[in-house]
Amino acid sequence: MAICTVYTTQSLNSTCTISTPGKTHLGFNQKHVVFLNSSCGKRNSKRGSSSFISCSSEGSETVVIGLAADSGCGKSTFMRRLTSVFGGAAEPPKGGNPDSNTLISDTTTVICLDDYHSLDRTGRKEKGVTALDPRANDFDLMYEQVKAIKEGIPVEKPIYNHVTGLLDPPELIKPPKILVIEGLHPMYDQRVRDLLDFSIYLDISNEVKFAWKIQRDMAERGHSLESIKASIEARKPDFDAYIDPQKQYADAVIEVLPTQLIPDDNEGKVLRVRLIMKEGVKYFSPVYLFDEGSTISWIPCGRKLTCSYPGIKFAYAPDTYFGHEVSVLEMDGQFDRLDELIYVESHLSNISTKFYGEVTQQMLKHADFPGSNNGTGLFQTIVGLKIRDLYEQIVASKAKTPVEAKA
Ligand SMILES: Nc1ncnc2c1ncn2[C@@H]1O[C@H](COP(=O)(O)OP(=O)(O)OP(=O)(O)O)[C@@H](O)[C@H]1O
Ligand SMILES: O=C(CO)[C@H](O)[C@H](O)COP(=O)(O)O
Repeated sequence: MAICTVYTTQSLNSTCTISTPGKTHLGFNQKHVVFLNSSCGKRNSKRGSSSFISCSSEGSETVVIGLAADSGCGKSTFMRRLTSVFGGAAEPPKGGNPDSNTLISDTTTVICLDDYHSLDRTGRKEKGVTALDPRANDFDLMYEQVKAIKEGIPVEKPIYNHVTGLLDPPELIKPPKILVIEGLHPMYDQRVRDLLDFSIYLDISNEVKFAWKIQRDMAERGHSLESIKASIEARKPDFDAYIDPQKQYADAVIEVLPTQLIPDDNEGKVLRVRLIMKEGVKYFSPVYLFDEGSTISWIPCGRKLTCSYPGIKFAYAPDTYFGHEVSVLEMDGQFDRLDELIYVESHLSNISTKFYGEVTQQMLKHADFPGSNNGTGLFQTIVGLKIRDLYEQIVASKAKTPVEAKA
């Protein structure tokens, strides 16, 4: 009886079987495994030549999600909602750089693409480029490292230190179940884009971006109104050239606009939020209101939903977006009582909840997060649930369909 050592490039916890007809079929779940087989040939006795071994890599290949938005547009808030859907808290790597931008939870690792700035703050100043300019970012390294993580290989990722403006020594990133790459350019480079299992763009209109910046940078960071205006203006050409065009590639876009319920509103407090969902995306079925594919306008205010001025209006319709067929769900206005959201939730379908009222429960749990009383919080929560569903479907499909171990 021969003893064969089988090496596969699959990660630990892959489930592998020998599938050549006539040979003993064995299941194993280790990267390197020794097994007994009366007829194992040369091909399986040296590293990498495992052509007759098939492995289903349940839980072993990382699902990669991209989240793009300009700075100050709600990425961190969205990430907190997403991580919460999977349970457990997200924290910076233990014992690592206190200025790390990474957040790790049981299921997810969120890395910030600012870490791929190739020019530090001084370098950008000297060259006269902004952080939004592709020349200030290392897309080759971004691609190589995201690809490696997706394949189950740990990487030493650089850290951009927002406190000092310098590039710090790298940190180790181990492959998680779900990797979220968030930042300015997750969909800019086609190679990186092709690695994404799902992508989201937060499209915050200029008026709203300005209102949020004022709220945060004036109230919390002591910046003047003039300096906030100047910073938005200075970023705008590069934002238009390099960041905004990425929305055409997104599977879901959350568009945030001033309300249409108050004529000429420019306060940016009441919001009209549109969830634009691409049709035909694998493992993703768009949410709908009442009747899939119909055009609906719904004012739910009345006996079941308390609405003060200016009220709440929902809309749902098919549309096209950059030449793609999409479904658009829209909410204008804000909730007075968050617990009454259950009434709205019960009229939405395909929301990928695991139990009745899960959206409402998530929203109530994070009632203190920005946007919890309007469509930003609602749609971020729903997209979080859709990502959980997508992840579970990908895992299930891999468990069902064995893939041949790579040489
Ligand atoms: N849905 C929302 N409704 C109202 N304000 C919001 C919302 N989302 C974010 N904000 C405002 O924008 C600020 C920035 O949000 P957040 O930190 O989530 O954005 P970010 O994109 O991660 O920012 P940065 O890239 O600068 O770290 C918040 O402090 C808040 O003032
Ligand atoms: O657009 C940004 C992404 O968050 C930042 O402006 C960029 O990362 C540069 O950071 P800093 O201003 O801290 O040097």
